[in-house]
Amino acid sequence: MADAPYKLILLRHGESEWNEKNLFTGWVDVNLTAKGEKEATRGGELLKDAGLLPDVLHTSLQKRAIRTAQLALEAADRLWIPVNRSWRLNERHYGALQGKDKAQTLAEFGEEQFMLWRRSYDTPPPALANDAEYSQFSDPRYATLPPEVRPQTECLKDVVVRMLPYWFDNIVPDLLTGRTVLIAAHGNSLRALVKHLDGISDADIAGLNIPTGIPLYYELDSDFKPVTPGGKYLDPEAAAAAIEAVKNQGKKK
Ligand SMILES: O=C(O)[C@@H](CO)OP(=O)(O)O
Repeated sequence: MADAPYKLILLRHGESEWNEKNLFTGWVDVNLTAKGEKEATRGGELLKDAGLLPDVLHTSLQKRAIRTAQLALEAADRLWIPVNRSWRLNERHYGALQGKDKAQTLAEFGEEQFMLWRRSYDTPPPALANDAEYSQFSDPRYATLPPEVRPQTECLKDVVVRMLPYWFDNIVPDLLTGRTVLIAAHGNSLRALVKHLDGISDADIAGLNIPTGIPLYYELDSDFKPVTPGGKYLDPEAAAAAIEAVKNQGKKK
């Protein structure tokens, strides 16, 4: 067992095709845009410049996170490290909102309902039928999950509940060996983890947004609490601007 501080890097995937189109995405497996690929590569360069070289990668089953990790690790010359993938790191399932335009949804349902669905801790969007166009119910990558575990919608609380077992069982043990851990995941699965790490209240987590493609570095003490609350973005200026953009999604266009 290595001594604290433990080194953890969180990386949200680069811009996806549906981020660009301003559509609710969730479990729909969309690809990166050319801009998203560049963000991922730059994320890896930032890691290399900071001397933060990942020893192990944990990522979701979704290609925007998988490809972001790949591009970042290529830029940092760490393509060879071991990789673990889990549905528990997937984006929040967005239920019946998957595939819907954020601006149209805001216009149709009003700001209060829109923000409740987007950022409240415990109000999930309406469920998505298993035979709906954007359902992942029959996707072979989830075939080992019992049908009742495959979500039809999720609120952030649901994500915390399904993500934390993976954190405790698979990620903490890697940190304990002294390895620098990279988690390449999604806006809301990372919000769930940050909520846990920083002890953010159910109310305050609504105000936390995570930008695409900018590594967020945490040193964790022996109790796995952040040495610096909120961690440190490797490019704080770009992160501040991008956080504002995520916050205002739906309000433009
Ligand atoms: O659509 C989604 O799946 C997420 C992340 O892109 O969006 P939001 O930031 O609105 O929760």
